[in-house]
Amino acid sequence: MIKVGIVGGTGYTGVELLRLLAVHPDVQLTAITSRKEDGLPVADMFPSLRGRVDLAFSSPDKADLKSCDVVFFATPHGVAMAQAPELLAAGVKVIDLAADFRLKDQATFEKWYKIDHTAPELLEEAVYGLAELNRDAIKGARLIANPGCYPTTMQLGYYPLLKAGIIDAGNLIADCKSGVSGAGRKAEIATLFSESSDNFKAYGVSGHRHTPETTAQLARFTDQKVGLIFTPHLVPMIRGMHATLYARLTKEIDDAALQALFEDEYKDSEFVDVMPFGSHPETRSTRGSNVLRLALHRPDGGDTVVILVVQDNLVKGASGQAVQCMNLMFGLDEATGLKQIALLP
Ligand SMILES: NC(=O)C1=CN([C@@H]2O[C@H](COP(=O)(O)OP(=O)(O)OC[C@H]3O[C@@H](n4cnc5c(N)ncnc54)[C@H](OP(=O)(O)O)[C@@H]3O)[C@@H](O)[C@H]2O)C=CC1
Ligand SMILES: CC(=O)N[C@@H](CCC(=O)OP(=O)(O)O)C(=O)O
Repeated sequence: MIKVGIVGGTGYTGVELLRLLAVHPDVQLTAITSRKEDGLPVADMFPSLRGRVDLAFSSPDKADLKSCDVVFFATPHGVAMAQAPELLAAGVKVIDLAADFRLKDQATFEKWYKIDHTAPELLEEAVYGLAELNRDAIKGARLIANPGCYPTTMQLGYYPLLKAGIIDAGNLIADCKSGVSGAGRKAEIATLFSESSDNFKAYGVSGHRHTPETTAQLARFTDQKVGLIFTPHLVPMIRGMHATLYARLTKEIDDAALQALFEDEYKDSEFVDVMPFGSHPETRSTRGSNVLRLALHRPDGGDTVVILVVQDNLVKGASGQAVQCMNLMFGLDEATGLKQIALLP
């Protein structure tokens, strides 16, 4: 059994990790932290876990994280970087759901996250946890930087086109929408029911920290300079993310060949579903599941490809793909414990 610790068990990605790991056949939950709920049985806070998780939260300073095989950080940016060096030195693997190790360039991290990096020596070693594009490196990793939710949709949507060298990488446009749980469980005016329900708005249009994360990763797959306009929106639903990605073709290719490009690329990726050409994937087809679905369009047969991508921000966009990484790091089948079908309706 893999002994697992979770730092930040009371937040949305934390409780999603608990939902997945409580029924994972190879996992023993060992420590779950909360600064505010020290001593409270986890199932008292989350009755959904009654009979499944019998641990209590413990404060991060009391939790015995060093006896774990792997520790997930489901915490705000800046927490994992403070504790990862000590855990790694003790032989514990670390999977950070925040952005502490996603950007290789320290100055870029500090510019976007407005905090000093306290473990820059680990930036080079950290492996970006997008299994579909980084599977082999993840298998041998000690430290995983789990991708952001929006960057997951943008990378898996653009990757086959970039790799094939058939689009203008300098003019990518991504119009993305997230459910409110993407903002986390902390109290914020923008996520109040009376502010976010029956409402629709863009945010971060002049610059969002997921742009540098996405462009840095996409640049690995093309010789062109990557240029991305990314516009996130908040939509009045709890879970779910929808990305509408645009790219201009620079080479002749017919629809069947475009479709084949994606189907070939993801044929061994259980969690990427390439739908028939011209489909309209819905967020609810991914709710609670680790599957990301995408579909290709070519309006009026012109030279613009539109890629529609949907996922559950808390599963494939966060906790599900973190578990996918854990499976790979411990030599398990990548899909172990992650076969849930989306909840409908
Ligand atoms: N929500 C989403 O869809 C996605 C989130 N992420 C990333 O995952 C991380 C967690 O997000 P999310 O679950 O939404 O956040 P939440 O705000 O819902 O939860 C944060 C958790 O961290 C704990 N925490 C806060 N500060 C500290 C600290 N200084 N030390 C230890 N624990 C702390 C909190 O518990 P307590 O205060 O009780 O200690 C809480 O359990 C974030 O970095 C986020 O950017 C990534 C992709 C998608
Ligand atoms: C709806 C909403 O607010 N979403 C968050 C992104 C989700 C996320 O947590 O991403 P990171 O891990 O990179 O912080 C945002 O735009 O800031």
